[in-house]
Amino acid sequence: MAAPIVKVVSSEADVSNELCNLVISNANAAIKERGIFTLGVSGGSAAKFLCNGLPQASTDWSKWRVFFCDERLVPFADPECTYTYYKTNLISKVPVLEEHFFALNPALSVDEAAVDYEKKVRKIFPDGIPRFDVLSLGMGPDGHTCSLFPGHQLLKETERICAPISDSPKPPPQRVTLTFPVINNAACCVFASCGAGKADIVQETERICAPISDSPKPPPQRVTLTFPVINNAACCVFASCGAGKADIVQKVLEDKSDEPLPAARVRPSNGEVVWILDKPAAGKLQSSL
Ligand SMILES: O=C(O)[C@H](O)[C@@H](O)[C@H](O)[C@H](O)COP(=O)(O)O
Repeated sequence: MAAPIVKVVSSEADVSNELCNLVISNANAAIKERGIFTLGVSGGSAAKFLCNGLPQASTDWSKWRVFFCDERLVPFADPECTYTYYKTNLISKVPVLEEHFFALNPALSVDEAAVDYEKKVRKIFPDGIPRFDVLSLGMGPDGHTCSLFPGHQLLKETERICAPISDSPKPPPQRVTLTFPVINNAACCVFASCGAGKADIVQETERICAPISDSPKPPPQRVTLTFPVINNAACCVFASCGAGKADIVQKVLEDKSDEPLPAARVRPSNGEVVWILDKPAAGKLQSSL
């Protein structure tokens, strides 16, 4: 896999413009070459960027087929519904057919919704592992991407292309997510991250203290020592009690494999990974271009 491409830009507006320009140029190249463009979109700030910038695109929207890299299993009327965010802020503004944005069926259970969503993906990718032209990914301050969270069993999924999760540490708890076999078969995975709160996770090597502003464990705003400091200590001592900790203690003590963060596992075998960062999120990272 080629080394990640890192683009460091000055502002959040620049991150948004760079992300949209990449999506549009990949879309028009795919449409010219194969007559179709397949895109996976995420929630969070990536949704804001794409909905701000894509309505101005010069493209054949009839050739776009858009899926969700992950989606929350909530009613369409719920403000947490990523599909509804895109429907209000993008689909309603461009000449794309609503049925070409493939939504979850919120009336199903999370397990049924994952099976149903996989059938929708199969309408566009009938055989083999789906290969999306672009997956627009976000990264949480804990290093999660899609709804693939650090230490979660789903990181090891190798068969399913869509999987349910019902214990997401980032609310809401029930979601459906693409899995790594699909993510790592994409032609282009692009992360767009802003804000100092991401710098530590993006770099994860340089800083000794880092801010976090949306901790999945309340309260949201914290400052933390980072692993370069923790792993340089003469002695680290954990004190944990209760059966509820047994599984995770065993997992931590017995699992010696090097467990890269979910976002660090995005390594398409035949594709590129692009990181578009504003300066606060990049920390000391430089553009690789
Ligand atoms: O629906 C979701 O929750 C998102 O898909 C999620 O994976 C998001 O991309 C990250 O949490 C980063 O979100 P921010 O970019 O807003 O921090």
